[in-house]
Amino acid sequence: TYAKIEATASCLPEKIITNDDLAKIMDTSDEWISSRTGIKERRISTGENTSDLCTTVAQKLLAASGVAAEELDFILVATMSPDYQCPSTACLVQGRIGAIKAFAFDLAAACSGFVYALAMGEKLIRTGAKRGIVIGGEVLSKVVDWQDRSTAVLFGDGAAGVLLSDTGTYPLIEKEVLAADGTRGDSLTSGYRALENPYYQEDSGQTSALTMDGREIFDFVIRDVVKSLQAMLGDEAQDIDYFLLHQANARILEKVARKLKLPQERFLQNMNHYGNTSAATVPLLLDEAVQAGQLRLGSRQKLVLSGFGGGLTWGHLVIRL
Ligand SMILES: O=C(O)C1CCN(c2ccc(-c3cc(CO)ccc3Cl)cn2)CC1
Repeated sequence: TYAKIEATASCLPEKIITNDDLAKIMDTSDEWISSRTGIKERRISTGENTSDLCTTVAQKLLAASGVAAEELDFILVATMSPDYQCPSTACLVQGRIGAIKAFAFDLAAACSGFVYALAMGEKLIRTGAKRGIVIGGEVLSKVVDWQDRSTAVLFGDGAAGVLLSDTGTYPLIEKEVLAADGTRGDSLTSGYRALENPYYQEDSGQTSALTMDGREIFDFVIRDVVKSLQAMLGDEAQDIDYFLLHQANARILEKVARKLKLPQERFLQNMNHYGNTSAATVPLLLDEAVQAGQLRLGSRQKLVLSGFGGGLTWGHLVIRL
């Protein structure tokens, strides 16, 4: 059996924080943020945690597909900003929607999270699961260091996902590359828990807040990520209808498009409205394009979904809608 994307959905906090809003609370400017990142505004939660955003996405997916919660076999949530380590955000969603038959777990692959999780969900369907939900969801506003203007202006909150079924008549994933390089994990960190007990107190200097070595990540994307995309696509890049790449930085996307020698229009973009929402960027892009009619489920349109970032991780899927 083949997996099929039956529905897509998103959930964004309602509060919009513009670059000018940020300039009122930290030493930055719309000019700097817009020119260096392409970001104009982002959503910031004023009351919903990651599980709340993901629960709404799940409810929308059930409504859009006509599938009942009791019919779901699995719920995967890709996140680097869970409500808790335990219970998983996926379990919180499972309980709130009443998906009594579904097993549920979170997947930690930072900005590659949704691509990793979709690849995992597709395997579950191909090996017997009938219906499942795959969500990328983040509330990064609670993990960023709001005293660090170099990172606080880059990230936003949001969630989006897909409902998979086993009713496909052709393969959903035609090509898949999932990769990591843990030796460069210190280039993007978040959520460090220091060793602390009656017998040992660590003074590592590590912080739990998000840290990023922007230069390292830029170089990683331009060198390694582009190379792995080119290696996967070969001369097939021409046949790809749209590229849905992780929305981290507009200048990086322009560089990737140029290196692939493809027109910019094939690279969907919405980071100007949402900033970098890590695991949520790719599914947010997918859902927006589906809701706009630019992408149509069941159309066999050929897409590249690509995530890259913390871990370091990267992942690319060539999928047929
Ligand atoms: O000074 C400047 O121009 C700064 C230089 C540093 N910048 C960066 C650097 C890296 C990222 C980034 C992050 C991830 C993780 O999701 C993935 C992919 C990328 Cl390319 C985003 N922005 C902002 C503009």
